[in-house]
Amino acid sequence: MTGPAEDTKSQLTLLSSKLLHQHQAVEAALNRHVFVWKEIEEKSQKRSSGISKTPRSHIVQVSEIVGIHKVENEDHTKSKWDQKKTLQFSQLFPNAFTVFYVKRTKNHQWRCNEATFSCSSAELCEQWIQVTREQLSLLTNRPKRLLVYINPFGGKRRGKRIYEEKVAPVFQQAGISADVIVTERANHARDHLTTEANLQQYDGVVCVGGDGMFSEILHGLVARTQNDNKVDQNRPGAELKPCMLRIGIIPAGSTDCICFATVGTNDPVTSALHIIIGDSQPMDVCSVHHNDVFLRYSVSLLGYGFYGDVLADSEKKRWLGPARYDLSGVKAFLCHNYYKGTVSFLPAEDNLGHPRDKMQSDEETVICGKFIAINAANMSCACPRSPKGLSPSAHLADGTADLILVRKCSRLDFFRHLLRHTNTDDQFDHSFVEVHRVKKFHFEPLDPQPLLLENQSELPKKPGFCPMGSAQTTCIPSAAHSSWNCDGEILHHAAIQKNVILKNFFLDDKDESAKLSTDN
Ligand SMILES: CCCCCCCCCCCCC/C=C/[C@@H](O)[C@H](COP(=O)(O)O)NC(=O)CCCCC
Ligand SMILES: Nc1ncnc2c1ncn2[C@@H]1O[C@H](COP(=O)(O)OP(=O)(O)O)[C@@H](O)[C@H]1O
Ligand SMILES: [Ca+2]
Repeated sequence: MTGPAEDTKSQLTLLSSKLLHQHQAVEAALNRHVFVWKEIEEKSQKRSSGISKTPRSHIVQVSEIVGIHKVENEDHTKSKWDQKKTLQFSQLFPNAFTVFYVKRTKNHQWRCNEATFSCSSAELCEQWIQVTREQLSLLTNRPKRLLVYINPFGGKRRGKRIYEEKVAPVFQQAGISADVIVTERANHARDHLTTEANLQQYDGVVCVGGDGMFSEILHGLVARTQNDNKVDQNRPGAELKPCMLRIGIIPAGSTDCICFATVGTNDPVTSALHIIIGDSQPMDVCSVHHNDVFLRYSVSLLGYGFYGDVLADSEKKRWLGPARYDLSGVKAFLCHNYYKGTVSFLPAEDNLGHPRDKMQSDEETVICGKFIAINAANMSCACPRSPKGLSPSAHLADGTADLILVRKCSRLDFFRHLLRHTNTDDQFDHSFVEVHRVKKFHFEPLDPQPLLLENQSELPKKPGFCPMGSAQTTCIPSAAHSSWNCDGEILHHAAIQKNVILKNFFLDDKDESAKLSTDN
């Protein structure tokens, strides 16, 4: 909150002068919050044309200024054609500066716009640059030094190019320095963060990849913070220490649901701009355990049955890129497997804003049945395939997850349910679907699962073990158990407990960078 004195101070004009913008005289002014420029209608112009036009004015929030730079004779970052234009311009107007700023376009997409102004003297030009930079340096939530991890094999394998062509140039305009590591193997980023990286030199970590890559970085940062503070994250009930670094996501994976659900779009430039201006968005992180042994953290979807089967099959088709999910999705749909088991959960106390829960109490609720899918959504899980997500009203950072139970139903009914994820119809409005807002849940398959070895990548295929379901004879042979899809990574332990443990994990506002707050 600011008082009247503070308000007046913040509205004080820091700099104001007559400048030239696009061959038009403008009155430009800067205060602590905004940079404005307004066309000046010259009297002679008005008289000669006889028409009085309303002078146009522009306003840019200081918090959304990416950077300000002098127009130089040479700019090697530009194309040959642009370099020639810049040279001509700087010869005509030697004392010019360019302001780069955020421009909101449609569908939550942001672009970096630029406006160039010519000054009457070199001193005035320097003054504009210096005063504006001083204001930007007061914005303490902005990162200056970033550690960037690129997964070169995520999504369509374009991570490196996306970073170099779309992100690095905007970071440079913002004066951000970045140390870039292109990963060489799975878990490279996680291990580097856990044991090697000198985190003190950075203001944030950037992940270029999909949800799997985000998950690696999250695991690395959480593990490193616990190690540094001598906390054993594997100890049941361990009180975790919050991480001091935020994570920014540049979407370059296959689903990128963590980015889409928080920013509203999967667009690398939009994400880069959110990171630059220091946006942050808290989010929940759940811990997943098997027999009280910690397995993984989850931030988006933890899904058993349908989404577990889709993922397990899709991993064999990685060469197809993101299209692997479509093929495996059709396959899992045709298989129409269901799994018997018991789900127990602790409902969230505050049920405000929840669309369908009827029976809420503080006691544990137990549901036995045959399930096609058991999905726990920590966030909406919106993505381009499902723009409103698995659970459209799931909240970010409220310490709860939405538990969606899809019971055994006909193929046609399941198809109707799936289809509703792609349109505006309510996907929960089916007799075989229920949704609960929960603080924790537990799943126990009906038949005990054979003992799994650590890091086992394939389920043991026992003769006579086949999925229950109408298509079992024509379907891929698998086990009576599905596996868990944990943010796109496979967990083979069927029985799990999940706790929403860390309440305030930050991801950039309507978007990306993440950190743990001190009050989880
Ligand atoms: C008849 C039309 C049916 C269309 C059904 C669409 C339903 C889509 C729901 C999507 C939920 C996505 C939840 C996101 C999970 C991601 O964390 C995970 C990993 O992401 P990434 O590492 O970036 O690849 N993605 C998936 O598990 C893919 C699920 C695709 C299911 C078709
Ligand atoms: N250099 C690498 N080589 C192989 N796998 C990697 C590499 N870097 C990261 N990974 C792993 O790739 C997997 C998929 O990454 P992700 O970014 O989620 O892409 P996608 O969205 O396409 O699944 C993750 O499990 C991650 O740990
Ligand atoms: Ca993945």
